[in-house]
Amino acid sequence: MYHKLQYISQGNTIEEQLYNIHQALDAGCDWIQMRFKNQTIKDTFTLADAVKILCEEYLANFIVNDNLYLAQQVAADGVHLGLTDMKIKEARAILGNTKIIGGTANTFEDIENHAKNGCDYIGLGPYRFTKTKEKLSPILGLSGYIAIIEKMKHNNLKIPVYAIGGIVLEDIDQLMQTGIHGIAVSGLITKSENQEKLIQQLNEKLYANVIV
Ligand SMILES: Cc1ncc(COP(=O)(O)OP(=O)(O)O)c(N)n1
Ligand SMILES: Cc1ncsc1CCOP(=O)(O)O
Ligand SMILES: [Mg+2]
Repeated sequence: MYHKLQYISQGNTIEEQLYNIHQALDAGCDWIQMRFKNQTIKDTFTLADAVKILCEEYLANFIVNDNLYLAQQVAADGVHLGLTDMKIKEARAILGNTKIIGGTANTFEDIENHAKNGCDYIGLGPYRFTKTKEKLSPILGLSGYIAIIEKMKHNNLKIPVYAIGGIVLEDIDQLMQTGIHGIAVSGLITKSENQEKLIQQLNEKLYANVIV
């Protein structure tokens, strides 16, 4: 089973990114997506090499945002691709079946296409407005998740769905009741003053109904 909490990294420099990722790992995150936008190839590779080592040390999953070739180069666990990034089908053909491929969705049809093309998990959002990402797709709100997940159930479409976009602790109970698998968060963890407590609280809610 995939972990239920994904941390999406933040930071405008290699140092900021590494600090934030290190903090998240120390606090108990075991799934890191490295998201480092509008940077030079050299800096992006330098960061990815360092994140790979950190994630290995902490036994965390390491997913690279946007760039499949970078994910391949640093032997990451996988790549996350958005609706305007490389197509999931092409990525699957290049990566084979051993790597994780995540895809962004804003509609039921996006999820259907991704699943058909070999995607492993879906980042469905945005849940609400967030400053973390520019050019947001239409906001789904709770009602959007309820409608999309119900349609998935009706069509027997099974793929882990992560809610994303401005999510806070208080959203989780309602979101999990829709039938999503987990959440992907960036600002919430990066800006928290007590990350360890927060991650414990998040995981308690996310895993509340999991029977081990
Ligand atoms: C888990 C997860 N879901 C969605 C996204 C957004 O991806 P994308 O739409 O490509 O936007 P950018 O993150 O590239 O700005 C994500 N990164 N992770
Ligand atoms: C990458 C991304 N895609 C949709 S919303 C979002 C940002 C998530 O970050 P935050 O949890 O800070 O809103
Ligand atoms: Mg992208």
